[in-house]
Amino acid sequence: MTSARILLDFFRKTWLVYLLSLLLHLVSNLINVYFPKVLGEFTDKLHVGELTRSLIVDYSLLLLAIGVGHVLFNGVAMYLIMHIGRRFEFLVRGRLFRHFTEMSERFYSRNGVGKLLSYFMNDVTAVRESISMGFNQSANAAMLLIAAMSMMFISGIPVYLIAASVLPLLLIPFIVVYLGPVIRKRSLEVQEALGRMTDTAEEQFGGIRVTKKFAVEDIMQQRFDQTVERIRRNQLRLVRVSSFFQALIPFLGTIALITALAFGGYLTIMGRITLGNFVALTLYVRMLMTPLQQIGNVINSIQRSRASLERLNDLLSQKSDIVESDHAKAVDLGKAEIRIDNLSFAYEDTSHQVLKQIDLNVKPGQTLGIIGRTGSGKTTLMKLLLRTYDPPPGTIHYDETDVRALTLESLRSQIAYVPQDGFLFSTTIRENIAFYKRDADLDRVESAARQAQIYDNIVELPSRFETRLGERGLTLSGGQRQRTSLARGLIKNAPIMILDDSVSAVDAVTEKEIIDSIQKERQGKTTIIIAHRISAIKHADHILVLDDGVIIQRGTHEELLRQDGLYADLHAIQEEGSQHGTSHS
Ligand SMILES: Nc1ncnc2c1ncn2[C@@H]1O[C@H](COP(=O)(O)OP(=O)(O)OP(=O)(O)O)[C@@H](O)[C@H]1O
Repeated sequence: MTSARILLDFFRKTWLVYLLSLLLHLVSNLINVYFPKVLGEFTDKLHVGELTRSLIVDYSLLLLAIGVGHVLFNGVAMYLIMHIGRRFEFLVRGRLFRHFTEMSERFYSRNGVGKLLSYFMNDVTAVRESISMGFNQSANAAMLLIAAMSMMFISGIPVYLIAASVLPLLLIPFIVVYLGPVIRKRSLEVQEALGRMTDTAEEQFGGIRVTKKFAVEDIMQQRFDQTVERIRRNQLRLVRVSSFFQALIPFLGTIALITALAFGGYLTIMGRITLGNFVALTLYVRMLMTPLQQIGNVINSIQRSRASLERLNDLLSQKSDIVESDHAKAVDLGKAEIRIDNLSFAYEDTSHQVLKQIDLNVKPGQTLGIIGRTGSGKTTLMKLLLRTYDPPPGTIHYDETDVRALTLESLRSQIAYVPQDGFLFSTTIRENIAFYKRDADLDRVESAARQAQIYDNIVELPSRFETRLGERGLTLSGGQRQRTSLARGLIKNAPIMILDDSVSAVDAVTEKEIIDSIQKERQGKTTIIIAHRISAIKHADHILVLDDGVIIQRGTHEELLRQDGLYADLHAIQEEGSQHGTSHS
């Protein structure tokens, strides 16, 4: 979908409303341009002494009727378009959101939250202003121009006088063509700077607690000031050119008025036009000045919104790099063996291989433990199993099916992935746990909470499972958050479960209870546990030791202990630590 399509699709649905509004603008201005004509006739009557009291009343009532008619038609014409502009915002924001949900993790690691928010806020609003307020003002100005010119002809004002008075206004299109692209380019820079500011602000508010603990408010302030300063510089560059542009348009209006006064005044003295026509002419030119000034604003805002439309275009034309193949099929992962063959992987834009020649088989129902230094590639391996990133073709299979040939729905609905710092939403604990299945019974939620050893903590909260979490679950401690997120994974009861360092923030006793309950509950189902503590994985059927992307050891706990290697070293260190802990306590 391109940005042109956003508007095209929208206009295709709404063109009738636009047409109706245009007609109403025309009618409203046809009524409006009677005003100078009536005043001109009034002046002529006054001039030749034909004005009577009853005529004064008649003229006053006529002018009142013109005023009321103009306001009524103009009001409805504007309302229709403003209304439809809001609808545009609603539709495009919905479309953007849908698009965002389709994008892969790579997209989100490249685009900050602030930048994405600015699409929703600044860009959509900028386009909406053009197609609603912008349309109203330009339709009004164009219809007024047409109506006023026609009325001047009808009133008998000579064509050459009209042409001379309106001529300066004809320069406007040339100015627009010349300055428009400059304004658009500078607007784009402003929008991008605004996006960066939202990004920085989002990050800084998110990390405000860290900032405060480290007492580095000044450094953060400086960083933010730099971002804001960039916006100011870009905005000033825009303001310089757009102010010049906006001032130029009314200046041309003033030239037109001076021409009408000088040339029209001369022709009146010479008796070539009536005094009434002269008054009407100057009023018409005056009448055109405000809408023309508005056209200046509109053109500015159209240039700005074109920049926004380009940004939306770019965004919406980006496709997710994780695409389901046309022949993708659903596989029952409950019975599937996970097979990894000679898998090597490097993230885009880096030459460093995060995983090197990984070979692995996990039979259905087995528990696999993975341990390894931080940064050794454990999470990356899981991301590839979940196809958050695409592994090279032919390297990961579920039974005979390449992971890339599986439907994304079947893959992700059958794997419960519990990350280290599970994000909790600002809603109730119950909804956070039953995230996958919002209508799950309370019994199911409670049982998952028990398995994750978080039940006792939850029932102590004021509204138990209905307690609402503050922003990002801040009312829970790190360990409680982790266990709530674990309960969210457990309730899914998926054929494959991946615990990615999901019990790192709990004490050793609780960890043992969690692991025991997982072992019991997940009998016959495949479970992969990544941990830094051997105690969390020692019961696994098979254990891998990863180091710098390479499997350096594999086997059961007992087998690995018999080998001389990292596993035995880690075990010795951790045992020593726990004995120290026990002897101190
Ligand atoms: N999106 C990414 N783009 C580029 N490099 C990445 C990305 N994610 C991770 N890496 C790099 O890949 C390497 C492995 O990271 P990974 O998260 O898989 O390690 P890990 O073993 O899970 O570490 P930990 O135990 O600390 O969680 C690291 O060097 C990391 O910097």
